[in-house]
Parts: sequence; C-alpha cells; structure tokens
Amino acid sequence: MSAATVYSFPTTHALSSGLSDFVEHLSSDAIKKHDRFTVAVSGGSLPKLLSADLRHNSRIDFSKWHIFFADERCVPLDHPDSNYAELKTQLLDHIAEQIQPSHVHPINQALIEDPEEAAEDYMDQLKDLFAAKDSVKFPVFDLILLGMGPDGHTCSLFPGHPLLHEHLKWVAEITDSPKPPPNRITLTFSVLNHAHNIAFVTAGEGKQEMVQRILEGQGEELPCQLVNPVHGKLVWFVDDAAAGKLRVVRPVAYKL
Ligand SMILES: O=C1O[C@H](COP(=O)(O)O)[C@@H](O)[C@H](O)[C@H]1O
Repeated sequence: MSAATVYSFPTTHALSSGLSDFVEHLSSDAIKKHDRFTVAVSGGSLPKLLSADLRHNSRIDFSKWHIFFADERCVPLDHPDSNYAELKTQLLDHIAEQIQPSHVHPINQALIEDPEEAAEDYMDQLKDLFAAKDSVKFPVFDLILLGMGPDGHTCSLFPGHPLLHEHLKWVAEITDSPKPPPNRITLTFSVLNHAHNIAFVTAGEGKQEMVQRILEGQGEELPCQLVNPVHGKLVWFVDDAAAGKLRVVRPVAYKL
C-alpha cells in the first residue's frame, strides 16, 4: 500500500476532535477552490467517531457540502442497518439547519429490492454532480472517509471477493456480502483511488491486529491495502489501542 500518514490519539474523544479539525481544514480549502466540498462517508463505527466533535464545529460551512455514501446496505432508510440512518442520527440531524437536503445523497429507497438497479441509480446520482461533461472518467471526491472491518474489508469490498477486481463501474452491487445484510451497493476502488483525500478511521483494541497486517504486512491483498490514491493523499486516524501492534510504521501526533 502507498505510504500513508498514521495519526494516533490517546482516546476516541481526542480522535474525534482531531478528525473534526482535519475535515474542517479540507472543507474550507475545497470551498475556497471550487465553492463546494464533496465527501463520501462510510457506515459501521465511522459516523459516530466522525460526528462526536464535527457536529459542534461552527467554523464549517455545511451549506456547501455534498454528502454521498461510500457504501450502503439495501434496506429502508430508517432501518437500523442503514448507513444513512446512522449518519442522520450522528450528524445530519444536528446540522439540519445548515445542510441543504438536496445535497445529501442516500440510496434510492424504491430500488432496494434490486441492488443492481440501486447501484446504477447511485452512479446516476454521482454523474449528476461530477460528470456535467461526458469526459469525466471517475468522480473525484474532496474526501472519502473509510472504515476498516476486522477482516480488512472497507466499504462493501470484502477479502477475496470478485468486486476487488471491478475497474469499470463507479458503483457496484453485492448480493453475497459475508457480513449481513447480504445486499448492498458500494463505491469501487476506481472511485476510491481517484479521491483527493482518503482517511481511514478506526478505533479499539479489536482492530489492532488488522491495522498492523494492513499497514505493515506483505504479500496479502486485503481490501484496505488496495486503497492507493492515484494522485491524492492517504491518512489513517486511529486511537492508541488500534495502533497498539504497529512496530514499523510510526504513528504521529496530528497537527494542522
Ligand atoms: O459493513 C460495514 O462495515 C465497515 C466497517 O465497519 P466497522 O463497524 O467495523 O467500523 C464500514 O466501513 C462499512 O461502511 C459498512 O457498511
């Protein structure tokens, strides 16, 4: 995997605060450059770690944000398994007066019974924002926020799954996810790797072995190791517990 900067924090509280500063910095840079901030957010433990501090950050102009989902489970938007529902609880409900509803892009709920159609529809949503010109090969997000599953999966890209070799689609369907629910849609590596910035966010002792395998291991093809930005920057936000087994990669303290 390409050289990543690893930021480690003594507690998840400190991690959330550092992450909020990081996102604020990227958001303000992107808004200065192109008057908007495009971000894709994962589910699982990420929305909580992301939002604890961010939702109180009054220096951010959320009205310029366009929020997509790095992956989504094919369930209703108010289902406990929905990544959108979790982000809504953790962040969107807290910034509802600042964010424009049309700038938040959940999966089309009418299509959850047909993951292939749901994925195509999601690609159309991306095209509406990113591909005003036909020449756009892949959407280029200002930031993609990724989680890391204990098996090394990220988004809904699982170890050994054929989707690891999907290079054409922007959004793919998966109907045999080893982690329930089985039906999902996910951004592909082609989209992930074209982002300006990618941040993995993970915490807890339960993740330390996999963090070490991903960042220091060799000869494996774990999904998180296939995240290699073409031109962008790759960073990890972890707590000291998750960084506990790193021996070669030296985590650094986060500084703007
Ligand atoms: O199923 C999923 O899992 C991953 C990892 O979740 P975590 O709870 O171990 O952090 C998550 O990044 C992904 O978005 C989600 O759909």
